[in-house]
Amino acid sequence: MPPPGIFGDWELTHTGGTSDWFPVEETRYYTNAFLIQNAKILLGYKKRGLGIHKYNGFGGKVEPDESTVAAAARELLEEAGISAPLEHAGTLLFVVPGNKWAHIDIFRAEEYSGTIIESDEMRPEWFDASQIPFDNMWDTDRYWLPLLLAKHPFAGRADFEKEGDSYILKRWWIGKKT
Ligand SMILES: Nc1[nH]c(=O)nc2c1ncn2[C@H]1C[C@H](O)[C@@H](COP(=O)(O)OP(=O)(O)OP(=O)(O)O)O1
Repeated sequence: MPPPGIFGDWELTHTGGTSDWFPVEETRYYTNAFLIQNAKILLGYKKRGLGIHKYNGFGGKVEPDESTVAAAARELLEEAGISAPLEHAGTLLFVVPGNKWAHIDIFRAEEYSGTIIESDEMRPEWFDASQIPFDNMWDTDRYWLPLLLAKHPFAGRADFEKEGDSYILKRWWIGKKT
């Protein structure tokens, strides 16, 4: 059974951890976008804020009155300087006790227009799809990024606890569309 906050029919692919799922909080919406081309994936090295020094897709908060896909396109342009025909790939619930739940809609694209640039927030870098730097990414990305690469819709939840400046993964659940 999927954890609280994940709705619909999903087939479990990965789960683990021992703590209870953390309690319900208000939800805030975010986006995350990945570009895939010629068996390579474009990631950004985050230069500031939450997730600093990790590689990630490009994204951020959905503004009031903005659609999720419009937010994803805006963030991709702001953080990497490019536009792309984004397709929804999956959703991830990122939970830290005491914070709003982050509901992240994750997008993918295989083409783009414009020139990739470094922004104040992100330093873009292409990686071979077989050499994704999972050890330097959020801990559950290793479970769902292969589904994103395979174009298989997915949903997941990752509960972390903040210890000092680190986020420690406590419990996770990832499923793919049945
Ligand atoms: N790939 C990922 N895997 C994961 O497990 N959690 C992620 C994630 N990318 C982002 N998160 C979490 C961390 C954070 O709580 C939330 C939003 O992170 P972002 O880096 O997108 O947001 P920002 O705070 O930088 O937003 P903006 O200031 O609007 O750019 O989602």
